[in-house]
Amino acid sequence: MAFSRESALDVANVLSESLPYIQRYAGKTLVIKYGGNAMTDEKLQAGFARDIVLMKAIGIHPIVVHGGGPQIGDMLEKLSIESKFINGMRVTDAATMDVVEMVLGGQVNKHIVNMISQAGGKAIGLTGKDSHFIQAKKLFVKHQAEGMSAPEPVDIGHVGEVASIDTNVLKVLENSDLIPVIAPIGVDAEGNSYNINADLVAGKVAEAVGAEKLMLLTNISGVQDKQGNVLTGLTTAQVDGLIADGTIYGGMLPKISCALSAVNAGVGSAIIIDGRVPHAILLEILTDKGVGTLISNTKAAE
Ligand SMILES: Nc1ncnc2c1ncn2[C@@H]1O[C@H](COP(=O)(O)OP(=O)(O)O)[C@@H](O)[C@H]1O
Ligand SMILES: CC(=O)N[C@@H](CCC(=O)OP(=O)(O)O)C(=O)O
Repeated sequence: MAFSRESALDVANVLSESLPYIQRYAGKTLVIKYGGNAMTDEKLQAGFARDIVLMKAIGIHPIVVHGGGPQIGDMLEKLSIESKFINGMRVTDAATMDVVEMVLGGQVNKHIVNMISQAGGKAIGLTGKDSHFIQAKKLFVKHQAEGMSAPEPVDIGHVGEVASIDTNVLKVLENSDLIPVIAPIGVDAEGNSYNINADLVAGKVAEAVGAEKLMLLTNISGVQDKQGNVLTGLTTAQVDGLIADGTIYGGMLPKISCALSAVNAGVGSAIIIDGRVPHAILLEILTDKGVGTLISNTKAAE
């Protein structure tokens, strides 16, 4: 790209101003959750891949965890299998699990790996089955159906939560020029596959590697109040209230709960940002113009 002398100077100024931010994050691990709803636009995907490559080039260690809910939904529809969610979790029978594994581990994961390669980086795609690094256990969601006096645990099939993360493989990659791209599929000791919400995997990966920051890219400008205003900062107590009165529901529930759990377990900060904004990641880490909802460590704040 050819710049005029003035605009070249602007570029140089911007780069110079980002120095303190680069120094702050160089050598640190950042976990980026790339939501299925934020990755539907080709141009944005290319920008995302480029931002990840840039992070690695300036000495940050990015770990990408991706979703793919809409992509799974599309494939299920093609196969005439019904999609059903309870508390933001997909009800996953054996046939749905096969589709989840195919779409997340095959299609979506390799697409992101390919985009990063196109941007000049070296990505390596993993599911939790690789080196069995995401150990999962069955998740029962608490749900209050009509007529029930209190929420009860519901069996939603092959849906898991993270039991443990083996960080060995991630450490090997951190010390190389490879960027891990993780599909949220877990496995138990018997080799059974589990469909895990990608936010939950991102949060647990961030906790396990002691990440400096957890960034959750989604398809909305942040957590909003009932009037649609973005809540720029939230603590546990505020979140409890917003869930109780129904302001936070559906797909935002696992996002909020993994962000809270991560910061309370020592992750430096967790932020929910709008993945529809071009270069959302760079705006957040290399400028003071990042916007979204910052989830703070309430233990430290109290
Ligand atoms: N209080 C809230 N503020 C913003 N979004 C919310 C809120 N409560 C629920 N949501 C829903 O959560 C969605 C984000 O979750 P989801 O669709 O699962 O995203 P992703 O695919 O990025 O994981 C938003 O698009 C919105 O519909
Ligand atoms: C149990 C469960 O709900 N798993 C998710 C996994 C993908 C995901 O989390 O994708 P997004 O981040 O794009 O929503 C699902 O089947 O849709």
